[in-house]
Amino acid sequence: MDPRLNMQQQRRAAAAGGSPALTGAQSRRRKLPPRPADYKVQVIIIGSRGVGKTSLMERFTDDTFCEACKSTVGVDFKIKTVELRGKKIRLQIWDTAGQERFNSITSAYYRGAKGIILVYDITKQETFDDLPKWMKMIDKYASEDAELLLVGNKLDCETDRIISRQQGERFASRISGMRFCEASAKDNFNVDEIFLKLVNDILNKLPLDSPSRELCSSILSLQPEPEVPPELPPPRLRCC
Ligand SMILES: Nc1nc2c(ncn2[C@@H]2O[C@H](COP(=O)(O)OP(=O)(O)OP(=O)(O)O)[C@@H](O)[C@H]2O)c(=O)[nH]1
Repeated sequence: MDPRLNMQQQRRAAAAGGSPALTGAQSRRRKLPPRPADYKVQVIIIGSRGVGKTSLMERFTDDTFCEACKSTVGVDFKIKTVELRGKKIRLQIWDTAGQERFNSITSAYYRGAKGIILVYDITKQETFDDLPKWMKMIDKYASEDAELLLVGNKLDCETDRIISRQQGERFASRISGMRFCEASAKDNFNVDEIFLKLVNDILNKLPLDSPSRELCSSILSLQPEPEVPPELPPPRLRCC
């Protein structure tokens, strides 16, 4: 025993396996391990090239916006843990390339998604016209019980608007269970709402008091994590 310790410190040190006891201030400074997340949920963002999928994801996870983003090649992902209805949910967000030539890669990511965010650009007619094509991808590759959310992005460009809010609403109303929302990644308008609304809808379908093994997570992080889920091919390549 260390002769410099008083009796009480020695007893505590022995109980703690030999280390001297911490003072009150020291123990307050010591960080507790984070509480594990209650659920792990995957969502995927799809839509035509340049509609702002990456921008929406990065605004939500990092609160950043890139004016001249590079186009996504294949897939990319970020993680953010959110707290909703007293539960910690570790959200894994998959951002997919809008270019058709990557469909064979991106389609592999639909199956595990509990939520799908389908994005178009309110200033670009062709991105709205492409929506039926994306719906075909959802029908073919996604799980039937995935929550669907249609997002008209770039709401800050109101003066350049081509697709009215009613057109977006009408499209969503024709698809069973699909929600609709307009947003701006640039102005950070409705971005948190998009993700939280989707997670809320996903939670509504889960048995909240007994998380299933598939959804139960042992890792909690409030920061994006540099992690690649082992079951999926490595993502993240960006080109000009
Ligand atoms: N004005 C405005 N521009 C935006 C908004 N969101 C994205 N952009 C811009 O639109 C361009 C494309 O954005 P991205 O986020 O890369 O689009 P994407 O859908 O991920 O594109 P792909 O990876 O090619 O499929 C970039 O120049 C962004 O700065 C927005 O809300 N408002």
